[in-house]
Amino acid sequence: MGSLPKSVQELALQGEQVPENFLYKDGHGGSTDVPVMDIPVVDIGLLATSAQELQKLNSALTNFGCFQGINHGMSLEYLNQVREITKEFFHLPLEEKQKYLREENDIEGYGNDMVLSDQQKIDWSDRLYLVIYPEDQRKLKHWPENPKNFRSMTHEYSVKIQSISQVILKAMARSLNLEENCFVEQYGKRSKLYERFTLYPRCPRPDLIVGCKPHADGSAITLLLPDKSVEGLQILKDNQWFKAPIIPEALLVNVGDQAELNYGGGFSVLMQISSNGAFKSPLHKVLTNSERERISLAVFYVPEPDKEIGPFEGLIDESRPRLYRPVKNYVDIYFQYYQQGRRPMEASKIQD
Ligand SMILES: O=C(O)CCC(=O)C(=O)O
Ligand SMILES: [Fe+2]
Repeated sequence: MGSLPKSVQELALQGEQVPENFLYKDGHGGSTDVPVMDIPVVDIGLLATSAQELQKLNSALTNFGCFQGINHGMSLEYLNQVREITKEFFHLPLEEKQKYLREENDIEGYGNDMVLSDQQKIDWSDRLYLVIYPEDQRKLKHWPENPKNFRSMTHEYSVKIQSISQVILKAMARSLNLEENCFVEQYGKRSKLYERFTLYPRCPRPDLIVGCKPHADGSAITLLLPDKSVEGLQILKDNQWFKAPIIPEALLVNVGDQAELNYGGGFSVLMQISSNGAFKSPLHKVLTNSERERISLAVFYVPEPDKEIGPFEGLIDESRPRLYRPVKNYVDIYFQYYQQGRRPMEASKIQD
């Protein structure tokens, strides 16, 4: 594996000898001394029946671009089991994990941050990235056979997350007075679900090194299972960074953008386009920590690549003019823009 970069877990064992391309000079790694964000808590079980809960969802996505979803049907005990199996995988010997190694220009598999340019900073994290749906696109060679229950857990968790994502997408549509299936239909029957397991090892210089660089996710929505006790996620609002508080039993749901600087989905721009800017796609990042490692599990719901994504007519009128042109193959657009150092969202924005 000579040409492959070392895993961050290996680098973490080398103390302060961190390669240059991880370092944000001048203390720009970020500060933990920021206020806590009061992210609205939404009861997912009530979305189908309560107008008040639907209003809460709408206001969370309009003002924050994210919410903490509780009462989603998975117990804390179950979520902790999922977290434990994820941790067990990352604690396997390196040779074992390398069986699932991603190829240099592929996002799927085990590895660290994808390097797309010489100027790019590299994230202090190791990842396992899997396509879950459509089921016929699963590449089992990247699915760990060890720990023993990893595959069954991943399958079971995805079935649950898939159904929760449908409930949320329908509620989002209804909260905008749209037909409830409109997002689901626009994103297509063969929309994709990516799962990203991430380990952020302890880091020798949290002041100079970032776990996950500022980005907005390339998904329509992202459902994030954060670490149950280690903080690190920060979200930008009104040009100010805030800490995301931990609610161990909640899924943090956010609206995506394809401006992800790494790859993959997240707090999402496509939903910003479909909703004609009503729902915001927040920038977020993950800081590192010298005391404790952190894990998270993000599921990105990404539209079918060939589907044209544009604002719904029902959201356009004289007071709310069309803000975005329809886009297709957003992932490709993302990469072109990325190379030019621009935000891919610009491709769709109508200039004023
Ligand atoms: O680890 C986290 O809390 C967030 C990770 C993230 O933003 C992503 O995977 O897109
Ligand atoms: Fe993200």
